[in-house]
Amino acid sequence: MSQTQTARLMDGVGLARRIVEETSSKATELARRVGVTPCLATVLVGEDPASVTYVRMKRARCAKAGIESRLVSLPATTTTAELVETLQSLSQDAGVHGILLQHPVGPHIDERAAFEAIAPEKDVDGVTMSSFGAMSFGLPGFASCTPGGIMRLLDEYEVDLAGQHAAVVGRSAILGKPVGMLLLARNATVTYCHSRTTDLAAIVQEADVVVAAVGRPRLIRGEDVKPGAVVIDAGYNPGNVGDVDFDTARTRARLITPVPGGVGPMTIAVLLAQTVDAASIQLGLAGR
Ligand SMILES: Nc1nc2c(c(=O)[nH]1)N[C@@H](CN(C=O)c1ccc(C(=O)N[C@@H](CCC(=O)O)C(=O)O)cc1)CN2
Repeated sequence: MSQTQTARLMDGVGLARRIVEETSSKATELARRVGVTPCLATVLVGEDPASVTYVRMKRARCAKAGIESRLVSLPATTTTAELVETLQSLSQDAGVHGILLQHPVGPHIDERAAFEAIAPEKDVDGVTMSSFGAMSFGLPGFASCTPGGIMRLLDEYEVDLAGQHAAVVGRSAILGKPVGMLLLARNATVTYCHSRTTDLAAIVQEADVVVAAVGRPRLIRGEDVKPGAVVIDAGYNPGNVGDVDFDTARTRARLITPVPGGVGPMTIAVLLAQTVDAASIQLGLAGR
């Protein structure tokens, strides 16, 4: 590909819409067969404006897809013990099929302890160690939603990952680490980059696939994108700006996700799909 060609956009909105339509049909079928509406419980601690927006978006899309959504809003002063108790109680509630703890929680909370209080069969957000382990070994379980959405996008655009060098920029528990494991499972050669990586640009320049997942606006510059690379921007920053400098990166990449309209909508679509799958499994209508 010449260096001035414009990359094809990977349309997360269209693919997410199709996944949600499919999910909605499955939810309707479940209600028809056993009279149960799949239910997602969302736990929000505090009132971080971005988190409030994401939770609102998730609930609105649940409503459209025929999924019941239960919101548990807790004050910012909630302790780890109180949060763990809430998540354990939702885990034991037969009327709840999926549980989501909106990330991030306040710094005084042990987020890992909280995530581990979610029963693995209800971990539709794929945040527990059990889900991470199962996903890493290719065993049944729920993937972390954004990584799962990224893989669906790569499949949709027929990106063959075998033997490709993938640079994952970011190592968070819900995004960077799991997406690297999913790419590895597809036989990509994965390099994790992070705040201590000494020469990020040099690694990105060698990468056939770049996944930017660090939350630093426009960190990845077009000049560092290998001509013909696939660029996935999974960064969430204020003002709907991604981690990739889109305008310059698109002149070198073969495929690129826009922000907004790329990875974000896929995150919610995968969450909804996994909630309905969890309900089907818990009701004995599907295997894991
Ligand atoms: N428990 C979790 N917490 C967080 C996750 C997660 O997957 N699980 N991901 C992110 C934020 N997030 C969902 O929570 C999220 C962010 C953005 C979008 C999205 O669709 N963005 C749109 C633009 C939105 C707008 O117009 O305002 C887009 O990119 O097109 C969905 C989900 C952190 N926390």
